[in-house]
Amino acid sequence: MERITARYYIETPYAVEKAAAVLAGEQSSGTFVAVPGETEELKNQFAAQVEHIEHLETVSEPAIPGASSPDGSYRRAMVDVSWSVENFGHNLPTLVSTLQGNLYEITQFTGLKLMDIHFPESYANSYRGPRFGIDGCRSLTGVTSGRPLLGTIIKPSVGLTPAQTAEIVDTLAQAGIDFIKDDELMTSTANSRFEDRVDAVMRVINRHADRTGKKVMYAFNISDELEPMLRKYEYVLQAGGTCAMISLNSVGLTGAKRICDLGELAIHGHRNGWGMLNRHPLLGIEFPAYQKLWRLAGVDQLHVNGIQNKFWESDDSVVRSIASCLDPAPLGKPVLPVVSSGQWGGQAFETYRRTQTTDLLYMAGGGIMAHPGGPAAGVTALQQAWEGAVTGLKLEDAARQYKEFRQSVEKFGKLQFSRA
Ligand SMILES: O=C(O)[C@H](O)COP(=O)(O)O
Ligand SMILES: [Mg+2]
Repeated sequence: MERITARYYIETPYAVEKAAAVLAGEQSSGTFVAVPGETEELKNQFAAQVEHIEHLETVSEPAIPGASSPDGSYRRAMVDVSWSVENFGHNLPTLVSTLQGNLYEITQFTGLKLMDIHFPESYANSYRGPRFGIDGCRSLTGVTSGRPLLGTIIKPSVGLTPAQTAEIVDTLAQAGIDFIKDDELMTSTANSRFEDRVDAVMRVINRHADRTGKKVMYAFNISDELEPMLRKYEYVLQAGGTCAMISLNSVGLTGAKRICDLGELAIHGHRNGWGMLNRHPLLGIEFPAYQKLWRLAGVDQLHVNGIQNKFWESDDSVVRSIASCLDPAPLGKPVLPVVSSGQWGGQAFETYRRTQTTDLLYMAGGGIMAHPGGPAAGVTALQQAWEGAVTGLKLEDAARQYKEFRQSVEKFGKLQFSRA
């Protein structure tokens, strides 16, 4: 029978083998004590198995509190555990409860992080994955190849009226932007009812599309409870929109999959809350595992932060995340990495140098909106930055060559987000 394998980075005050066995027992047929009915036959079919242990360093302080070590040592290891798909079939919430459930609470661990998941072949037959992905988003925006899709986030994030939002969209569309989105804080506010904003924005986008043949992709934030979220999706579709955004950690896998299954709009997955899941080195989940779950749900675009971002995440981590989005496994379809957070174009050079890809949605919110020449000049500066990066210019050369990009460098180039 096919099995799902999960890799965990663990820390335990006890023997690694014993702690791993507790994890496997607790997360399948067992509990803290042998129970009647847990026969050998039942265990053979349903017990999780520890497949591999790689011992790592031993430390004298626990990574997270909650248990003390009898000998003052905390042992770290990489542990692979497998489950038969018979335990849950193709049920994403139960998969998550199994791979990411109570095991985080077991006292045998003073650290536990889900690093990666390996899915069996049958998953590729049961989940469509991203309906649009990279190619679909390129064709919806008319950005063939050779450069990333360039986008922005409407800022101020909340507070603008639909008319004000539409006015900015008009300027951005005129300047040749590919993608615009609501901020994750914005769905419906007292002064910007969702439907009114869709009407006002789509009037502008459709008008530009009729004139130029290029339809700007606007990701309307439909995040909500299920019924209103479905109604919002339909509203965007009827207005001629091509994309909807959801805050993944807020709507959950079930909500995300329900939305993605509709398959008519590209789905922009915002991962706000990521720090809560990942920031501690020995707690939570790593991006290679995280992105596979959302890819199974069918998300087309997924946030990865950005090089020299305004948050805590390191450039190495961002580069790894981009690579895991572009890896076609497990469903044979990559998801479009969304580079966003403190971007203004200057990071295009290092992003391209380190990833050698333009299969990105590269977004600058403040970096476009606060350009000294206004948002239109901000769009131009981003286009210039990527043209420079892809043609092999250095940032300084591009700044000499392009006026709008030079203004960005003058304004944003001094910003340094301090990180450990
Ligand atoms: O939702 C996002 O991606 C952020 O609001 C990014 O905004 P910034 O480009 O101004 O950092
Ligand atoms: Mg935001």
